Amino acid sequence: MDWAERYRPEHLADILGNNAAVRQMTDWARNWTPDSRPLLITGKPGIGKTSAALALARDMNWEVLELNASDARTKTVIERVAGNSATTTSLFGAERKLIIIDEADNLEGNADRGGARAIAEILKGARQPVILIANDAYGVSDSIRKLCDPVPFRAITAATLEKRMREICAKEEISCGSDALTAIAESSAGDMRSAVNMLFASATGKTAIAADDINTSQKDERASIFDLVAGVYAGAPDAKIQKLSRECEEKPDTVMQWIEESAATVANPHQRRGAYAALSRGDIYLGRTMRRQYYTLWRYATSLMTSGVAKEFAGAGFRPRIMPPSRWRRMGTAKKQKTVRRTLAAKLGEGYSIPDAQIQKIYLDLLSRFAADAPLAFCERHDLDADQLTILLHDKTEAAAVFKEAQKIAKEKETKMKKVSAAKRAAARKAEEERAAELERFRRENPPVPLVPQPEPAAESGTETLASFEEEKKKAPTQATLDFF
Ligand SMILES: Nc1ncnc2c1ncn2[C@@H]1O[C@H](COP(=O)(O)OP(=O)(O)OP(=O)(O)O)[C@@H](O)[C@H]1O
Repeated sequence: MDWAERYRPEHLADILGNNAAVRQMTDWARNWTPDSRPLLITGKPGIGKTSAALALARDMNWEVLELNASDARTKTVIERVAGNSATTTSLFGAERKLIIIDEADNLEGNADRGGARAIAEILKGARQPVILIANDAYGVSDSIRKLCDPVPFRAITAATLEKRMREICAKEEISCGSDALTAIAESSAGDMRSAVNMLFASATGKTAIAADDINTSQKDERASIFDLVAGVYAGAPDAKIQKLSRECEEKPDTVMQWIEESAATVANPHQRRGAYAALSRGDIYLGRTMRRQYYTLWRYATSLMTSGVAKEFAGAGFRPRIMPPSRWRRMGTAKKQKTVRRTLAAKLGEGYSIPDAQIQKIYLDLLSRFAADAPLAFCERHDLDADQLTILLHDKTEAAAVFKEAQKIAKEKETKMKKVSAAKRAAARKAEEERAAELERFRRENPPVPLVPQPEPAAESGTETLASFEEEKKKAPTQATLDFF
């Protein structure tokens, strides 16, 4: 096991730095009710976001369900896994189940509006605590961000990094010079995972580490697209831009879309024109790369779109608003439209016993007219939602109003049914109580007849005594036997 994993903090008290954030998490967990808002933990990689969420669950004795937003992309999977878990009780008897959704900023990046929407729905209806984790708050869709309480995590100070590494060295019985630890702490830039990994790589096969042994190749250099775009618009020097661009894992066409998105926010028209000119030249090279399948050209495309744009901002850079490309949002909308049409066809197909494909190809116009004639009845009959109704009515506002009315009627019906069944239950309970009272009264008025024959009352027999009655009783079986024969 690598040291980063071996020395993952188990309890919140073991998380180094970020004291305010840790306190906020503890308070949230202690006072958690189903009405509490989810937490959105943000911060750069390797500073303890995931560890803090896991440690919190351990401290609270909560079960954990970890989801990776980018793995479980489809709406269905996210809804099935987190939706159910969010509302069901624990299998193993722990009081709560903490749902951790990692990479929450990756949903928009994957143009997965369905996923973002599904998560927003889960957050609204969640009956269990939820923590979302993201590197950049801006990457998280607005609908999700609005529902959460932000918990920003900051980079860890070099002194804290050094302290932690010293503890690890003591446990691993390795001696490590202060200069070596300082060198690691400095090149880790506040990233604890990176520092621990570097220490591990440097210490492998040794019992002592000096500054010369430091192996910085293990540094977790995951420069994000945010660093690159920020560097470009800050007008960073060529060498830095090239370095960020090499470290960034996005493909050149994706990088281009990100840079282009921020170009629109450049206030100075000369700089804006220059940025678009560089981007368009980069685009030409991207096109050539694809047409000729000659990937050497990629590097020219990348240089033009990054260093080319950065040149416009040299000495006059600014911090742009970095946003995911809007075309992803548009693609997401188109994808959503398709899904709505498909689900509409499925509902109508079922209602009219016609294959879904034929509904889409042939009958949609005709059914639109039916819907326009009696929108409310149509909506109720086929159990449509506002999006599906919009396709039939071609009017979003009207569709929303009809859907709202249908929901109101459905709710009234449900309330009425609940009242009726409550009344029925009460009547049944009352009848049962009356039956029980009747039975009790009957029992009281008709006590059970004793099995043993009773003596004649003394007043009536006059001369008979209890002794003579006992005598009779003893004889009785004999007589019965004799009678029998
Ligand atoms: N604050 C911290 N205190 C102690 N150890 C830490 C801390 N932050 C990170 N570490 C170490 O780094 C490792 C990775 O931390 P963690 O997975 O929590 O980072 P993260 O912020 O969630 O990163 P990412 O965004 O990449 O998922 C841990 O296993 C632990 O060894």
